[in-house]
Amino acid sequence: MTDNAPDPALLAKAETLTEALPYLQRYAGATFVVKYGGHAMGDPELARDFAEDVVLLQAVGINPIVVHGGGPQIGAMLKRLGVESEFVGGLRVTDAETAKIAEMVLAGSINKEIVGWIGQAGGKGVGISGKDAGLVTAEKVQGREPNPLSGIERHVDLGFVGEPVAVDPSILRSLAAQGFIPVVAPIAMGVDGHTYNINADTMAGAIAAACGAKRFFLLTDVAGVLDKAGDLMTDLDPAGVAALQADGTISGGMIPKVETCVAAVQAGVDAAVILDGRVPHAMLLEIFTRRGAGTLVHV
Ligand SMILES: Nc1ncnc2c1ncn2[C@@H]1O[C@H](COP(=O)(O)OP(=O)(O)O)[C@@H](O)[C@H]1O
Ligand SMILES: CC(=O)N[C@@H](CCC(=O)OP(=O)(O)O)C(=O)O
Repeated sequence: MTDNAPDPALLAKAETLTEALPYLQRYAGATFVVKYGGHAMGDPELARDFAEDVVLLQAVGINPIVVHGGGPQIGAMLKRLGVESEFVGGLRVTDAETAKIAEMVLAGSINKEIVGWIGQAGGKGVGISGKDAGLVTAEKVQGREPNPLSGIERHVDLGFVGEPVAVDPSILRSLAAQGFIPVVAPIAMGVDGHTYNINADTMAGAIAAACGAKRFFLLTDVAGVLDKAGDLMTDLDPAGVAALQADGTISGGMIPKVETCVAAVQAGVDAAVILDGRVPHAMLLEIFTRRGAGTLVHV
């Protein structure tokens, strides 16, 4: 090596940046919605990586919007308070007391924790819930569960579980225009004036659609959608998703994920990706390199 030959490690860094160039050009000015799941939040190191990735997105001209979950954390608080809880079709049955606790955990501690991580990474996060500035208005979900004996769906009252029926993204646009990163908790006001607990995937998909997001990422604790043999499915369209739901390959928390991905891409989001949040910098690898991972849902 001559004296002026660059250090190979530095050269590799420069090559990484040039590899990212076409993606940087493609996404400048675009809105990306990132759903950060409660299971992906467990490890503080990974949480710091996640916050750095979000701040980096903003630094390269993308408008990131974070929508977070917190199912395991709500579960832990309910347990501490001695309140029973059950899930039907991936949704938590939510009575009035559970709705209060869910709001406290989601819009309180978790929301502010994420805002704190973003701050530590040098960004300006602003934590809100769907209630703020009328961002999301919800209606009660009509829960259904198939009866394994008859195969006939039975009606289940999920209580204060809502689905977004109107999204007013103006607060998100204002925050982004001022250089703030919105961090949204999945709680919303109902048209009936009650507080509704919304599955975070569903909330994120509705926001992605309303904002005309180019990309919608769901960070979770699995590699993506797995087939019956446990292998990763890298590519799915709405018909493929319907087939996996019909044959029972997709269950529990994966149900709202794939449903919200399909709704988002059908509403004009270019692509939705279910990603493994346990992999450091999973989102950056997906966006800026040719080594994307996870399950891509597209029309
Ligand atoms: N076909 C499938 N592929 C991958 N995960 C699945 C599938 N069917 C059900 N799941 C479950 O969905 C879970 C992810 O949903 P969830 O626990 O709600 O995560 P999060 O808290 O990130 O929203 C996985 O950990 C897995 O147990
Ligand atoms: C109605 C409903 O199920 N709401 C969810 C909201 C949090 C959530 O979705 O968190 P994850 O993304 O971590 O699963 C709940 O109460 O657990």
